[in-house]
Amino acid sequence: MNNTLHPFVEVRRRLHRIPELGFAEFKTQKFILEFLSRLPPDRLEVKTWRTGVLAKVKGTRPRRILAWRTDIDGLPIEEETGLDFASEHPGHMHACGHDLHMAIALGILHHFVEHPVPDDLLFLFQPAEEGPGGALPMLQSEEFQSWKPDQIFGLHIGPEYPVGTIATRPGILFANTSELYIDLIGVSGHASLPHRSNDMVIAASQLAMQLQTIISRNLDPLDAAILTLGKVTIGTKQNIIPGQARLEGTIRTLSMDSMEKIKNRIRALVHGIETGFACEARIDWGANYCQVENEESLTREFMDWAGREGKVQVVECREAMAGEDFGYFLREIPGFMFWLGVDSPHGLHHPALLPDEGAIPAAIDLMARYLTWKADR
Ligand SMILES: CC(=O)N[C@@H](CCC[C@H](N)C(=O)O)C(=O)O
Repeated sequence: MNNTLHPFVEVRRRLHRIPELGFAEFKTQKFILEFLSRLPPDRLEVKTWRTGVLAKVKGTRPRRILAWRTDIDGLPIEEETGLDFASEHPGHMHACGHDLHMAIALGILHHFVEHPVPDDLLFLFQPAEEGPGGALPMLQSEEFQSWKPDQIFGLHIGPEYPVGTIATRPGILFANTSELYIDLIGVSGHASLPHRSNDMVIAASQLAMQLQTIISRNLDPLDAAILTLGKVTIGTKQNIIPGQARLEGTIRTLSMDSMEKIKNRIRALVHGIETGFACEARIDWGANYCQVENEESLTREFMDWAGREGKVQVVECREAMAGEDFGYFLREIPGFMFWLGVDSPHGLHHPALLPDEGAIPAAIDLMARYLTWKADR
């Protein structure tokens, strides 16, 4: 039996051990730079931007630049996979597949350093996809603008699809997102003196319930949207009336218009809580990502090409309500993103996410063939 690991599965495992949060990807950046420094330098130009990396594989007759983007950050999740290459950073995990994304990007890059094509190929190792969002500032950076690509592509692992499947669609693939942070400030006091306090448990509970009426009562039912409160923080002890509450959540929509409608309703409801409970309220929208809008003709062309090649199963999927700051690149540069089947029993952001690593060589092979075909046309 051959126990040798595929080299980019090995790369994935090494990256899996060192997940880091957005804009703190110092070890990850060092790993990528060390990998690149071992490649023949004549075809490669490398720049860093904050904790990210931009690497250009020079083409043989460059007419244009084609870009491949990977995100590089991990999540604040305590890993529960039990893998022997599990995270060495307590409380942090690559639970959204960015370790696979990076290994695949390095594998594609490695292929083209050895087999250059006419076009220049730009590889973007983008920090902070999970927050606060690295795509927009990277896009606006001088480092990126001086190598601004003509077309851009990327993938995201899809736990629910089998290995050997890719899924995408022309048009919207990922939703618009906005984070949501609401602080309510009342007056704390002794549990026995409610009349001398201003209890934010009651105000926050009312607000949490009212917020859930926005999607069900104010939006067109055919216009998909989500408002999730993932964290509510109130109080310190059972016999103290808390004077502060914080509600944290996220909003997802398939149009900018419904995002604006939801935000306006949140403003109105929060204002109502302020008046009704005589408290102070502050809203912070945090990081906002625009929808991932796949360019119609390039996406169709890719799906048709992949279908004709016959090495993968191509699925035309529905939109996802997840967010991806890759949308900022696609707002300016034509391209697409697709889901790569990794057949995990647990989904994205789950502490036991277990992607099938067979997807790594399959994706490298797919994109090496696609970009070779593309760069020659
Ligand atoms: C693919 C994925 O899971 N993406 C994240 C990124 C969105 C983060 C954003 N800052 C937010 O929480 O609103 C997701 O949660 O969809």
